[in-house]
Amino acid sequence: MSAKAARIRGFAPVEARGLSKSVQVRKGESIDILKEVDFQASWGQMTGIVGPSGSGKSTLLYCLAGLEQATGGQASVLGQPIGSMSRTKLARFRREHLGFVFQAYNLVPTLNVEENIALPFMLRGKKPPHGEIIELLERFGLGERRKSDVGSLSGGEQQRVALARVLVSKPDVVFADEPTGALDQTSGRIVIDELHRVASDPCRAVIVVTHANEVASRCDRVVTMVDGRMSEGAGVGFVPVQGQPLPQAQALAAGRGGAQ
Ligand SMILES: Nc1ncnc2c1ncn2[C@@H]1O[C@H](COP(=O)(O)OP(=O)(O)OP(=O)(O)O)[C@@H](O)[C@H]1O
Repeated sequence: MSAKAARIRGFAPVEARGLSKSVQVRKGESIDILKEVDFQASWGQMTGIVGPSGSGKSTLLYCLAGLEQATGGQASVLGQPIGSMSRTKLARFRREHLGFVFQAYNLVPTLNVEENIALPFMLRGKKPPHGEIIELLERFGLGERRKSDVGSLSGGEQQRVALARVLVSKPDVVFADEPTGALDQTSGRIVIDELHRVASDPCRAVIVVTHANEVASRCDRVVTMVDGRMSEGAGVGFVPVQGQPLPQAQALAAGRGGAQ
């Protein structure tokens, strides 16, 4: 089902009900990383997931994107139960609908910038959309670096290439795990502007895990994880990012409007 059809039929882009994940750390001993998390993203919005280190943000994101298996509850993307798809169906579904921006850039060091971005198409035996790749690179301030080895780029430039590689496939839902974690201000702004641009499409959605106030403040809605749970009043309470509440969250808590 296309994103447009899913939207028309009333499905959320991403939804989780009672999502839990336990891992066995020693024989007879397991820890609960996610504890019955309910979550819903909205079409045309960038949803931020914030919270203290170790609270389960990345694990939640990975389970929502079908990169990790939850051990309880259910996650669905475009109305499809992502946790119970066969490996083949999941791989196809992710390829057709989802994009994931990892903290580590995961670029192929032996390929240049343009080749890295074209790689997903090459692997599928499809012709890469050269015009779009060049347009993306220009917008990302990398027009001059098209033919450069990715190893010669700064971390910020590499993250922009990684984002371009995700976006060139036009995924319906983009998941991003700390996409500005180690970036300089310029790269961070480009990355966030681009994610924002994706989320401004009413048939797409972005979910971003972040510690950065600058990122959280650009989100349409922010939810908070604390100790494996979605904290009380998620999205309307104070957000413990570097101890500072977000203006948007304060406004919502005070009933002064804002995106829900
Ligand atoms: N496979 C695993 N085995 C054991 N513990 C794990 C596993 N995966 C995650 N954890 C633990 O679960 C907790 C949540 O991890 P997660 O990476 O989701 O947190 P986070 O909120 O994203 O943290 P950070 O902000 O530091 O990236 C952490 O204490 C982590 O060590």
